[in-house]
Amino acid sequence: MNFSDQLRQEAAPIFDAIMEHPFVRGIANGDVPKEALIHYVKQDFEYLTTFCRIYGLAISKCENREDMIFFRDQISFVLNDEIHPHNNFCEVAGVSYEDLQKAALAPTAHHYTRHMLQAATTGSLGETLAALAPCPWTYWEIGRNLMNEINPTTDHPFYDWITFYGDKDVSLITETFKQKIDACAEAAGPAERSRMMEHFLISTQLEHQFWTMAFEQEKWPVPEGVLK
Ligand SMILES: Cc1ncc(CN)c(N)n1
Repeated sequence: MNFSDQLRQEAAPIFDAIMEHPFVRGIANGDVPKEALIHYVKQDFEYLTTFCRIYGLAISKCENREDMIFFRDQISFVLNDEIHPHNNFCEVAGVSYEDLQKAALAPTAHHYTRHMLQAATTGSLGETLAALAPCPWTYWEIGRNLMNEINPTTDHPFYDWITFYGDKDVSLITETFKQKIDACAEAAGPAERSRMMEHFLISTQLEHQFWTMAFEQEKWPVPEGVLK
């Protein structure tokens, strides 16, 4: 079995729980509380900014130009394309995207970004890929499953979001992540493979927790100063 298949197998209960998450079910039903959409976009804007920085760290670990081009293209995808699903949430919530930028990271978003930064700062390219992969992988599965389940028409409030993540572009990004993870795992020893597994599982857990953070509008226990 490929290492990426082993990752998916170990993480299966977390993937299943993400599909059943009330925020994700709300996307399917076209009914997510406005406050949850706003909190999500505020946090995700900052999360994705950090994601681009981590792609920069990943580039510094690449040993060939093909890998560098992949990460460069992913930075462009985040900066130029992933604004569309954010805009969809903003339109449904009736707020301006610009007004939701520059928020302080809530505890879960802080934890998740620091987890990935730690993997990318101290680990190999394989460890970095394993920590980053649940980001495209879980969204691709949500998009694909919702396309199959409800096959939304243009009058569905989250048509743009679902069709964006259920599209072949996100499928291809996920497939490329898997191939690169498999190549790194083949060259890695057991200790590195074990770290890759741990990074992947923690990031998948934090994907689930990120939906909860937005749904419950998680804040710091004493939200003062720059942490408001
Ligand atoms: C937290 C999170 N995870 C994944 C994605 C999809 N790239 C996202 N926008 N935000």
